[in-house]
Amino acid sequence: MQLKAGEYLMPPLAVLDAPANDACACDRPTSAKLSIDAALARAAAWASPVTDVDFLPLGAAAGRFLAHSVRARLSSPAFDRSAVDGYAVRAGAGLEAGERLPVIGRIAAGARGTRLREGEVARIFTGAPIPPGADAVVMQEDVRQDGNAIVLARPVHAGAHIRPAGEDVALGDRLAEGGARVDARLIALLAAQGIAMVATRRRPRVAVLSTGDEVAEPGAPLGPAAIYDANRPMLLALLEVSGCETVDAGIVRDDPREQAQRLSMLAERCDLIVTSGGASVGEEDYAARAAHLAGGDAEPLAMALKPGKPALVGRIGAAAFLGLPGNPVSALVVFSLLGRAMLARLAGSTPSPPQGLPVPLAEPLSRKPGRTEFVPARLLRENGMVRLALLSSNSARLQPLVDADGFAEIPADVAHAAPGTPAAFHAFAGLLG
Ligand SMILES: Nc1nc2c(c(=O)[nH]1)N[C@H]1C(S)=C(S)[C@@H](COP(=O)(O)OP(=O)(O)OC[C@H]3O[C@@H](n4cnc5c(N)ncnc54)[C@H](O)[C@@H]3O)O[C@H]1N2
Ligand code: MOO
Repeated sequence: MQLKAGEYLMPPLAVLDAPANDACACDRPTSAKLSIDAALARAAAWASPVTDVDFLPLGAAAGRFLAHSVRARLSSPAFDRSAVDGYAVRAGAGLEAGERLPVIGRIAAGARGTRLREGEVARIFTGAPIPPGADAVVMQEDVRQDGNAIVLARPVHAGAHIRPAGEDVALGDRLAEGGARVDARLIALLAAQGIAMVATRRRPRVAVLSTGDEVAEPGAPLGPAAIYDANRPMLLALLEVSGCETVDAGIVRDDPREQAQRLSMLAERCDLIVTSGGASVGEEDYAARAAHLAGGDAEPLAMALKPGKPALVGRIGAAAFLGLPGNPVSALVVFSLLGRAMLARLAGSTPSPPQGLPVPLAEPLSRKPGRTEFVPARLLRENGMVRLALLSSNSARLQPLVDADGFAEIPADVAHAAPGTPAAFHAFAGLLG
């Protein structure tokens, strides 16, 4: 497929139905190149929602997921209030510029005013309740002081500068669904309702295990032909910010029995086990065998994805299992897709593919089609325009990831795209974390 400027590179918006949690070996897909949406659904099917509930003070609930939907117990605001510093007036059918109106009272935020009669006004401050008899507020910038009265500089209409009771939420409104992530916005909304404690799901307990004879612990001496473990620290950090309780399961050698033993132990106390390495087809790739030896299931997913073609999803005992490819960028991409889908399911919400935002490409694109590709990309800001520059990268290189602002997602069927073609951009940094 050849795209021109103005044509879209965005994948269609898709929400995956929460798959029935009855995945078994008999309904495994056999296709060698699975679509990303199909792979997400397969992955999610192996995970079960965490049902334990922690009842927490609101401040301790950040990063958790709501156990149930929450309804408004108050209309908010609970009373009509002023949006500005000024004067509460009775506008009725409207007041003309030049009208002179006596000031009969003063209402600060937290105080209550007395009833206004026709032609009277009260000094009022932002957030203070509108007194009975008033139906508008005039900004202080729109009046002239004249002794103990004001003179209107502009006409005034009923309703001006009033935040009416219930304009944010009405009593009984649904504030958030069960499974919603508790972030700063939701904390503010719940706090504004006077809610001090909230029912959240227990944080999913997720173990991260690195595999490979060549993989060494950062800080330890590095032998010949060895590499330091980059995947486990990366995944532990990702899981922490995703609201999980993490279990650092260390590094295990390329020995299927040793790996199986470690997996069995972890399965007893975790909701999800994430391994990296050994997910591919070589005879030194043991992740699937180890999962089977541990009495579990490991379904290989050959995805139409670059990087991150090989991955395993399954279950060991009561724990869901995700076997990531060893190359760090592949591990990151596969975790961002399949791992995220599994975490969504553990949190009791419906998994959906990550949604990128369209940003025009800075340069022409030419590549071999066939796999959806996630390419580290930088946002360039020039002449008030934002463009996306794709960085030279491969599945083993970490520096381009750190130099990038996010991933550009190139759909599987695209071979060429002209500069200016919008591509789906997935930012690494979210405003609210
Ligand atoms: N004949 C084929 N070979 C490979 C294929 C294929 O389809 N046919 N796929 C390639 C792709 S794509 C990937 S991705 C890798 C995936 O391999 P594995 O998941 O089996 O992972 P390993 O072989 O164990 O490791 C790959 C690479 O990553 C390094 N690694 C491993 N663990 C870590 C870690 N914790 N931190 C940093 N780096 C790590 C490892 O040393 C290897 O260099 O397979 C291709 N081969
Ligand atoms: O897909 Mo591999 O994950 O290309 O390096």
